[in-house]
Amino acid sequence: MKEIKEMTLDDYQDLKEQLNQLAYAYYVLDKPQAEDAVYDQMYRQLENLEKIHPDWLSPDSPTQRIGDQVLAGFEKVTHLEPLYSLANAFSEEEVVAFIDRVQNQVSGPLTFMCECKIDGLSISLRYEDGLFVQGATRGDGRVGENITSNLRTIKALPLRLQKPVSGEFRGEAYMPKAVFQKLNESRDLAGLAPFANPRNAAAGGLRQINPKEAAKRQLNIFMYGAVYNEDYQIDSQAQLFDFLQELGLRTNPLRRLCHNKEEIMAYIQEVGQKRADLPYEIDGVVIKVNQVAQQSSLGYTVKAPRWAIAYKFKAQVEAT
Ligand SMILES: NC(=O)c1cc2c(N)ncc(C(N)=O)c2s1
Repeated sequence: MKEIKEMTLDDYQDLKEQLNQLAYAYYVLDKPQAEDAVYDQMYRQLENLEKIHPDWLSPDSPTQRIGDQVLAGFEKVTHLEPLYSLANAFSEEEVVAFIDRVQNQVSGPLTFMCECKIDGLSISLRYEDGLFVQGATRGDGRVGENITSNLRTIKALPLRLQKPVSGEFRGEAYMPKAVFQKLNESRDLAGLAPFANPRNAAAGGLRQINPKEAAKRQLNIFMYGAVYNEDYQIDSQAQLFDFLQELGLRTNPLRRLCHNKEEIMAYIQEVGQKRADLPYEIDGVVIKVNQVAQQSSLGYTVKAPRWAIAYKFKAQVEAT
């Protein structure tokens, strides 16, 4: 490794890229590629370089995740396209009714992408030429709040995509169960009331006006949607997940392409059994018509797609 003073702008870019790649492997793929001590040493080197050459600093540097600007409040943001909500099903019969209704309305073979319904907060991330430029809460579906500085603190959120793509991507921000556990223990020690559930703690985290406080909530994300544009050439929800992963966005692996009612019911049963042991809270399963052309032909009601439904699990009784 060169002496700091001899390092060039190219060396800086390489070091920054290496650190972003290590963070991607660790936080997005859950596959650490280097010891923490190695990462920390490289990170300190990047910080020193940025101190010597402040003009080299770029917004996708990992040192730029936690800003020191405390916001006065949150600006309103109008989403490129509304974030829809989901119709709910509370019984398997209602799921069957959804499948039958869809079956009667679309032509051609019908497959469904089944996904975990993460018990967090819907977010919308905007990237321009690959650079993360804005993140917002769902709000009323059309207008949300600008929480960019808080979302930047989420380590799994890429500050630059692996491809120079511009667009808006949707997902869920959530607090992992283990983080929730530790947070409530420390609140208890500090004589503070515990959070009722990880969703509330995550909501509080995203609404911090000081990003340093938001960072302490150690939130995570699962991405599952996008505002489509034809450049992406995506024909199905399955292909969307491939695309999101290609871009370096974190997706939930517990999803399954189902070809009929039996497979959908089997998925619901399996996820129901795994639920208590998942490292994140879920409150159901989202069943989506997989083909985008069929989604378009089914369209939307006033507030929800006709091509998807959320099957809700019974509220989980916390093991005391
Ligand atoms: N409100 C919505 O449209 C959604 C909400 C959620 C959620 N909380 N978790 C996962 C998904 C998903 N995999 O699509 C969706 S979609």
